[in-house]
Amino acid sequence: MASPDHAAPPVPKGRLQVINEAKEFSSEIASYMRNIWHVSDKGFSYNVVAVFGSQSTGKSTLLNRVFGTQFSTMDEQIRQQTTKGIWMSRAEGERDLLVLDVEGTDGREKGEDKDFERKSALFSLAIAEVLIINMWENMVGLYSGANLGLLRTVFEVNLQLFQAPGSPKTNLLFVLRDFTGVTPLENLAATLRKDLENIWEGLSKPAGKESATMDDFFELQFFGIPHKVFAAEPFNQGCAQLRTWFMDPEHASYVFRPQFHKHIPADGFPAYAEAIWDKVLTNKDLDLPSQQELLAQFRCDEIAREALAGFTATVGPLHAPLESGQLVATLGETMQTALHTALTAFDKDASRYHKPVYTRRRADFRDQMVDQLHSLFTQYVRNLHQRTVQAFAAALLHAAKPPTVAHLFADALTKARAEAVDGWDQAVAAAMVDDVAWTTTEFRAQLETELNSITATRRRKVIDHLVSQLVKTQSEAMDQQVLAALDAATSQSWSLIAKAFHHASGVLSQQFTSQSACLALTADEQHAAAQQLMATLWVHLVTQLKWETSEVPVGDRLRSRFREAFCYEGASRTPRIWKPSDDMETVFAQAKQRAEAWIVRFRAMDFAAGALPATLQDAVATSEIGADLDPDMGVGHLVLIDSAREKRYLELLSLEADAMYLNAKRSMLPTTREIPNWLWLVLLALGWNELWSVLSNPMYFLLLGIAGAVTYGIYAAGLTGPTFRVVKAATSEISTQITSGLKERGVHVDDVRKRLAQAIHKPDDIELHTMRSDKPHRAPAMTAAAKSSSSSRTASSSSASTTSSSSGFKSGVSHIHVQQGTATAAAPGKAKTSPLPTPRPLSSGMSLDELRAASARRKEAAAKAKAAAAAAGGEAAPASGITQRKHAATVSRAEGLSGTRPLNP
Ligand SMILES: Nc1nc2c(ncn2[C@@H]2O[C@H](COP(=O)(O)OP(=O)(O)OP(=O)(O)O)[C@@H](O)[C@H]2O)c(=O)[nH]1
Repeated sequence: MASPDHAAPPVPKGRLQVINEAKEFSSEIASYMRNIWHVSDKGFSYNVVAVFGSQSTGKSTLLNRVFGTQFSTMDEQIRQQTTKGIWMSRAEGERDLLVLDVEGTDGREKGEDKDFERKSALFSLAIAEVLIINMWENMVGLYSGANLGLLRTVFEVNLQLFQAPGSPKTNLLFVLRDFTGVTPLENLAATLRKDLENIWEGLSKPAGKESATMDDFFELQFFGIPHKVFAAEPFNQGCAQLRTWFMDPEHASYVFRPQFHKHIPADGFPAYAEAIWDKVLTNKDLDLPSQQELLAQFRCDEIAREALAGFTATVGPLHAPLESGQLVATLGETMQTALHTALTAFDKDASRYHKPVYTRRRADFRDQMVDQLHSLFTQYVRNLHQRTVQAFAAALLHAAKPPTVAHLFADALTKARAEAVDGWDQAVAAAMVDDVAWTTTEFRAQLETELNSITATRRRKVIDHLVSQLVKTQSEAMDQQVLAALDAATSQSWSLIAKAFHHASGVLSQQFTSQSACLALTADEQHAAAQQLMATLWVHLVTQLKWETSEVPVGDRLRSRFREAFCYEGASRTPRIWKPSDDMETVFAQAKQRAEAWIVRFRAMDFAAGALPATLQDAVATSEIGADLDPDMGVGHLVLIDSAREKRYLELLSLEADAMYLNAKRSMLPTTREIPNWLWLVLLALGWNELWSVLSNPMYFLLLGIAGAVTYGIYAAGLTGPTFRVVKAATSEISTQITSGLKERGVHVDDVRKRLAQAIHKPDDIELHTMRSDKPHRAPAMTAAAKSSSSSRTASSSSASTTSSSSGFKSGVSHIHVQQGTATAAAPGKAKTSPLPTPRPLSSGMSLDELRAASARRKEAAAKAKAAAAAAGGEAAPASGITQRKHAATVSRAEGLSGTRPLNP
């Protein structure tokens, strides 16, 4: 039981038991180095010295005197082992010097247990630059007393485990205690050197180190120091002198020369020392460089983790805005700064470790950070891609909006493309980090692909618009030729229509090529546009034909064709005046047949084989407009008038033709009713005396002959009209003179007329009077009827829903009703519903001169129409204003062909 007087003193703060009696390594060494000895941040600017020697040979005393440490020293009275395990402390003074006080060898307490001696000696030899071998002077020459046997073992294991080519040497400093000076130090040193060399020679060297000498691994220094008690002052002086060997780098015997440094950074020393001790304990076959690599790996990992924390703190906040689709303007600069800062911090601490490990770990650390940055960069490029594509699409959408012009779209496309690509390149370059190999080729290719896709879509719309506009504005010539062919209705009509389509297709193709040159179309786009152009033109033609074969235009045409044959003389084109001797039934049948022939010719397409372009079928089948095409619009023998409609058309034609026939018949009735044959007999009977007196009287007979001759002369000279007008003028003048004469005599004209009317009460005169008084009303009615006819097709084309109810045929029936009413009583109001003026019968009150004047005007119009038709290559068009009105209606309808108006009227 320990006496209180002999209780162990408290451990001074400045020393630490690194390895205890149980051979356990202290976990506090790092803390001592950092907080007490303040050595951790000194890098390579520190040194390590250890002491080795027999127990109670004054090792601790020497260390305390030389380095100012506070290691425990033996109590003089007890005389037992004081140092157990291995202790460490920092030397006093400015130099960062770590001092290891190692348990003494040959201790009585340990007996024959040499294990700890060898391990502690091996440990000291591995980590210290200078190993002090403490021994009495009188031990020199004594193998056992000088612990040379122990040194032999230590050298052997050290050579086997830790020494490799290039390893730092260890300085063995022999301190000879109680040095008297009787034997010169040099002699003692020579004896020790010789003993050590003998030991070295006797070592069993590992493979590859057979020829190695002791000087390859050790250097030897010797120092003698007098007796501590008997030569106290020289002892103190010796300690001070020895201190200069450790503290003064300029001293000739300075012990910490560079070749002894272990190249272990101060902050890695605890881990290094622990690893060495662990290897010593387990006696593993490791060498010092491998240990350095392990240490470097360990420390570099620690340093990298610290640097990475700072790096993450800088770049971490960039994730949120980038993932939300934002473009961080300072991304490149921020990433560059974060990477540089982290690498600088890593280099500062890690570059002192094993170079290959440091270099390799630095590369790994940089790759780790660059990978994080690349993730941010990739997100940034995605956001940039999206923004760029959106801006490009918006710019093109505006430029491609109809009405647009191809060259303006081309200019906008060039500008938007340059802005998109250049802006993308600049933004990507700004987000790059120096010395990284991030490739953007794939991103750039994706951008190009998407821009091309958008360009193709927008350009297609521009092409569609250009095609539509060209067909709308440039197909007028074809429209007129088609109308002329329909009006002519000859065997060449379908050939003329095909020819007109051919020609228009060629012209439009040339115009499209010219106007689309600025769009730089690809071969595929050009082919598709050509198909679209032809298909659109075909749809335009089919739509026109369908309209022209619908009820209203067909009604007009049939009525016109019938009227021309029935109401007008064949070659002269003058209005026909029916006489009782005329064969009205035959003319009626021929006129009706002529009208019906039109339906037969145009009830279905009848293009000859090869008449249409060879590519038309394919164009309609493959083009975009063809895909949406009504099946009826296909190329082939398309039925324009089906059997049901044909039947209805013919019925309506019959109705109207019959009405015209009755009207014509009615126009002949007054002629036959004015002078019946029996009246001639009555007149002959009643006037026989007068006739006989004239015939028997030469003078009368002569006068009668002269009057007949004059009448015949007037008739033969065609002066009937002027003669009538002269007579009429003369009559009018006489009437005026009589009226004025009566007025002068105070007689009112109306009274005279009333009396005359009462006196001469004849129905025909009353009817004549009524019709004449109706003339001022009928003329406007005819004008209105003409206007109504002129506009009827336009109105019908703009209001397809009313077509059936206000068809041309029904209008014609209404007109017939007016004609009938006109024959008996004036009905100007109803006359406004007639689509076209029809010739009025003589009984309607129109004079022969007026009819001839109207005939002259119609002839003139017919001549013009014929000339136009002849110019179009067909038969003369009908001599009326119908063609012009049809054209107006068709133009109006053609404007609706671009899509806003149903194709099937
Ligand atoms: N003769 C002589 N005795 C000394 C000298 N220096 C110290 N001593 C004495 O030797 C004894 C042991 O001293 P320590 O310093 O404890 O020796 P040690 O080698 O550290 O002992 P352990 O640590 O136990 O191995 C003490 O009584 C000292 O007074 C010296 O130079 N000469």
